Amino acid sequence: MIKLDEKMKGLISRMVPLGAPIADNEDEIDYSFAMEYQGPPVTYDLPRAVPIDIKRIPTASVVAPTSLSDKMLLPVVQPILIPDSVSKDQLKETALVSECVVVSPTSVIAFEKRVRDGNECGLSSEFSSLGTSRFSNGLDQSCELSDMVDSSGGLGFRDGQECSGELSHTGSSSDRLGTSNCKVHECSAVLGLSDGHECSGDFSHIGSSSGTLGISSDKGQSGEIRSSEILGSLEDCEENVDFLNDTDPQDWVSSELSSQFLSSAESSFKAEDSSNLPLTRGKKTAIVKFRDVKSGDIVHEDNSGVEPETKVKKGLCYRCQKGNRFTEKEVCIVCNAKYCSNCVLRAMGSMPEGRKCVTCIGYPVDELKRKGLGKCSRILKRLLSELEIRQIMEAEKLCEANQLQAEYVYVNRQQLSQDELVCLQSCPNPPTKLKPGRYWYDKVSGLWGKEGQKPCKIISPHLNVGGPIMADASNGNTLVFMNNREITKVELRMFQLAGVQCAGNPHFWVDEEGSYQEEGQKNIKGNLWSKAGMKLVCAVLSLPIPNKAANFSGEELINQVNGALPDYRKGMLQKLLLVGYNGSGTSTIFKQAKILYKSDPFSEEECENIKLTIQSNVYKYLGILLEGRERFEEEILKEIRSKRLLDQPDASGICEEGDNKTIYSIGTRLKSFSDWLLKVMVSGNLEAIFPAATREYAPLVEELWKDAAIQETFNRRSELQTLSGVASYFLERVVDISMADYEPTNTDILYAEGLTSSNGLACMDFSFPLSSHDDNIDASAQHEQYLRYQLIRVHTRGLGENCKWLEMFEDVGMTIFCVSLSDYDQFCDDGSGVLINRMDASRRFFESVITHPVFEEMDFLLILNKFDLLEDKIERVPLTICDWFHDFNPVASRSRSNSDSSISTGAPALAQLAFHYIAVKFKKHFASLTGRKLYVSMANGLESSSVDDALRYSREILKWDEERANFSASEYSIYSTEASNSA
Ligand SMILES: Nc1nc2c(ncn2[C@@H]2O[C@H](COP(=O)(O)OP(=O)(O)OP(=O)(O)O)[C@@H](O)[C@H]2O)c(=O)[nH]1
Ligand SMILES: [Ca+2]
Repeated sequence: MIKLDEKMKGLISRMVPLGAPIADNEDEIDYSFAMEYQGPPVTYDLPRAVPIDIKRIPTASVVAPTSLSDKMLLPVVQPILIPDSVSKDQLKETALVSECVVVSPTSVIAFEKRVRDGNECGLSSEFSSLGTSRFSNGLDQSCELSDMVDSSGGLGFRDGQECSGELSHTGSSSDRLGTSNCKVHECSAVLGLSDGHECSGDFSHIGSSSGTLGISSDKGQSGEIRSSEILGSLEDCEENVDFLNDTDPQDWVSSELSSQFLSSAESSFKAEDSSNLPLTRGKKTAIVKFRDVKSGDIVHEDNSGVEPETKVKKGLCYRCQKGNRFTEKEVCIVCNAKYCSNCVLRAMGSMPEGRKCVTCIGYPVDELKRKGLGKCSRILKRLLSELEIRQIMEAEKLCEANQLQAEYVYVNRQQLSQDELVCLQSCPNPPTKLKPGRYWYDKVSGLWGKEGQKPCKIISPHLNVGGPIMADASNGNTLVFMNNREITKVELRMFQLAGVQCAGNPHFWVDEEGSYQEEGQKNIKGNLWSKAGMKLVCAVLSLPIPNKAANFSGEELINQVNGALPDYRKGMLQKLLLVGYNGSGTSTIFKQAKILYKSDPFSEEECENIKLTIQSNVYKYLGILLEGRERFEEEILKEIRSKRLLDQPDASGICEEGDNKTIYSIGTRLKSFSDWLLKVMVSGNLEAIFPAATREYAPLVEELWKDAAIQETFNRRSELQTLSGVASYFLERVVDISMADYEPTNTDILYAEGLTSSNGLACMDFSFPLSSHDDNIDASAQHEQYLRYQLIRVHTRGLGENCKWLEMFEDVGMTIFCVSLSDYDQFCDDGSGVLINRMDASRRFFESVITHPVFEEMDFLLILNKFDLLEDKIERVPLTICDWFHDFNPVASRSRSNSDSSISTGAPALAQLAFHYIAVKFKKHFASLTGRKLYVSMANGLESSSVDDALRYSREILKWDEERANFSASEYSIYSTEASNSA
């Protein structure tokens, strides 16, 4: 047998009250330091080991060497370094210090604990696996757990060899005490073979007079012994079974030991305070839960504001003390301790409750981190397999210790009881992602929201939770009431957009179905949720609608996608707001997005409406042509007349035969059709008559289009101011389009004008499909295809004066602002009859959006659209025609960029230079007004790939943003919990 070393002696001396007296001359002990007790009978209960049934011990088989790939991560157990300042005496005192290792308590050997009652914990439980584990740190510290129980029934290490192995298993329990060294370890090595779940409980028993040995394990983890090699040692077990069998079941730990344990625990806390041992955790989370025997209450240090006790320098790994703030780190969801990728698995073990230091297992999560529960980080993705990640994330979300506690939830200003919380969470339609906080609940309609805020969900009605609703629950100031609550501005807006009469400060009663009536009136006025456009309005205003009504286009896809989504991604929706000055191309981009990202972009009903719109548009274009034809004809006739007056007989453009016939003349049949059409257009009834009349007039349309005079007019279309750019696209297909069986193609829809809804709102949910760029993506990147986005397009007129309705969009993640590059030489009415440059008008609108108070923190992506038109135009019309662009100097920039450019493919095109110039103009302007960075993307709204690129860019920005936020928030929160509260 191996000679006991200094450390072991230290251990033994601490164990005296339990085991046999130690021989007088300690030096003579060669082995077997725990001996049968032969002293006088003791008055207190002795701890007992309950026999185990050897047949029921499952053993882990030897891991086949081939299955251990090189990549597999084995936990490396590193000895704790002792600072030079620690003297040898101290060393003795703090025996074992150098061997204390911190490993997952669960990944190596797992026991299943069977707690019989509050005071006892037997060892009789099945050993899930038992054996020698070998840690791959080269030291080959072996551990034989069975050796820890001596035949005497006392405790001891029968075989003193490499006891560090045993200790390693207790890393959790000892670390829980917030110290990585000294005596606590000795005891806990023996006492606290604890697990992740009930550890605090075990300690509390130890604290109580009848102390119990807590050998426990991590539920459900026994099968998953990652990273350690288990060598079954059944024989070892058998050796020990005898004594286990003939030991009287008795408590294992005496009260004396308990008290000693406690006092050593205390002293070790003190030791930690003063000393600066390298492995001190640097956190107060040492939160030991001691159960107060009398009250049964859990007494523990408050971990709500966990702050590092020993301040770990910002950016350093809490374990190895290396790295800097840019080193990627994983954060403990309880205490905020951060570990680098080298240490995280050692510090967190097999993570039975998710990302917690092994010492934090069993403790409630830091509520600030609740929303991140179940969301895997990149660092873990790199270290663990997908299956492991899934299990860990699942546990992180679902394990009991991480669940919300009732006393933190208030509903209608009343603290919830556990029963109420259960009632709330188990109802058919519970609040999503309930967090600690104060909520209001309208039991009649089921509306649910945070105190002082608009509703965020409709949950099951009539639940018996919380108090009665307060009028000021949502802090509304509209004088309009709904079920005794004054509604918010956004809700009022919703009512207005849905056409509900809100004049005279009405008080509505709205039931769970959405039926509403005014107070004091008998009849039901209608149903809120079945009103046309309501779903869209609610989606856009981020107001809840009942689940069953939520099937507007897009929702199906979401559900579809949700089915394929990993749980933790469900329900996350990033909103993108798309705005721009009139005609900048926002609806084109919106349609493009629909076509790009939806398998079925337009419903049958939508297609029918689109068809009608296109058909009446085409008549409008025809009308404009006919108008132009008349004008051109008149011009020529005038010319002829004046030439005749001057007696010039062969004036051009006059056909030989007839007097008044020009190339712009049409026959009488077409003339009467033309007259009628123009009359209808002037009267403004075009929409009313068409496309009902389409079928009837289709043959005439064909005749008209083929007529030479019309074709002549069409050739001069650039002179027709009111004819839009896309008119020729449709006019060239006018014959097909005017047919009754015409079905618009996606391109038709894309080019079609006037498809926006009456309130100027459009909204779609989507996710970015994997693109061809994403060829070499790993599994984690594949998840991104399930991230959900919502694109909301609002027309400028939907924003009201001074963009007052922008505040409805406070929860969007990013605003995409669209500017037409071809606007620089165009003019428009500034609203008061004054003509202004359209680029200036666009810029003014841009200013009012970016400076809106609700967008203070908003990311902006500027899409400079219609690049194709800029290319067309810039050679003809100088950019400097727009005052704002007066200093555009393409020659200078061209030569400069040439000399800089490593690619000598010639000068960048003028349009390219203009784009860069305009982008910089906007960026500078943005920075001067907001102090932030503007992202810019170029686009051609009519080209799908270009819109795809721009929108994917917005996704990238959001992603960076999120990562940045995570990073800085976690860096920050170690030092200031308050600050992160308000963030
Ligand atoms: N050539 C070209 N035309 C575009 C581009 N983007 C949009 N258009 C056209 O420009 C016109 C205006 O685009 P819309 O998408 O309707 O613009 P909008 O922002 O919705 O305009 P409003 O509804 O007036 O606010 C349409 O005829 C589009 O077809 C583009 O990149 N290039
Ligand atoms: Ca942001």
